[in-house]
Amino acid sequence: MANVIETKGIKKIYKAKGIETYAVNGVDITIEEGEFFGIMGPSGSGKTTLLNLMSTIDSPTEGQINFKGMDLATMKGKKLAEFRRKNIGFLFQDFNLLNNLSIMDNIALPLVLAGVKTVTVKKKINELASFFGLSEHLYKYPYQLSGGQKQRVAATRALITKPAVILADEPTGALDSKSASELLENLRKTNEKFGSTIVMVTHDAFTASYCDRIIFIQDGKILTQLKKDGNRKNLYKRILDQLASMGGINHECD
Ligand SMILES: Nc1ncnc2c1ncn2[C@@H]1O[C@H](COP(=O)(O)OP(=O)(O)OP(=O)(O)O)[C@@H](O)[C@H]1O
Repeated sequence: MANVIETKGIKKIYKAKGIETYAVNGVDITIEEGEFFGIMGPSGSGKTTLLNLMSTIDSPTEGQINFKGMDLATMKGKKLAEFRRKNIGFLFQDFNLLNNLSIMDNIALPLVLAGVKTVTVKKKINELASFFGLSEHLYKYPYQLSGGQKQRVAATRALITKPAVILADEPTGALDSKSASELLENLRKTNEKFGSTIVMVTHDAFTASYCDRIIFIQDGKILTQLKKDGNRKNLYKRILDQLASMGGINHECD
């Protein structure tokens, strides 16, 4: 499998009032095409900063990030924005849907921005909406949907351009456990059916148990990693053990 994201010795140092914070402190990661990759760690350990560096939203103070073999530091401004639009789909805890647009128009947005023809847009949306169980909701507005449905809309929008990577920051954070399971099942199926690479930050062991591989970070450094070996429940238990050894809190098992 080809590497999609490769980080080499990346650091992100924030400076405020003479104090330096090493939010990310020397991280080397290689994420392969088609991986469902998780990032876990305590609050303030650098998870979001690391995701923002991979997503080109932020740039490292030191080190190199290659995305599909391209050094991100060589791209700036419009070129970088276009690269991001073509290659990365985003999924956030709070859905980030536009309330005054229908579900259809929310999902269409990345395709419209890319100049795709209306007929093609509709065809693509109908296919993916059916996959995510959203066909009957396309002409509704976000306020008419539940949190779980809204997050499935956000996932459909993130996937509609077939990006190289989906970056998800706490995608189940605002969902009840049933909606969280539904979303994760959908992400898992997307990963298996379309070979989508997914990088997901989460503090939740159940959510992380859907990943193929999880890194645990502490103080901006990789402490260890776990790989799926057997079924999801087995991984879930190993994640809980790892969190416990890091002083974490146990979460409910399904
Ligand atoms: N813009 C910033 N300026 C200064 N310090 C920052 C900035 N962003 C993050 N930090 C600091 O960097 C460290 C890592 O933050 P980050 O948000 O990446 O952690 P996290 O693991 O995602 O935390 P959480 O789980 O609470 O969201 C923290 O100490 C945080 O206070």
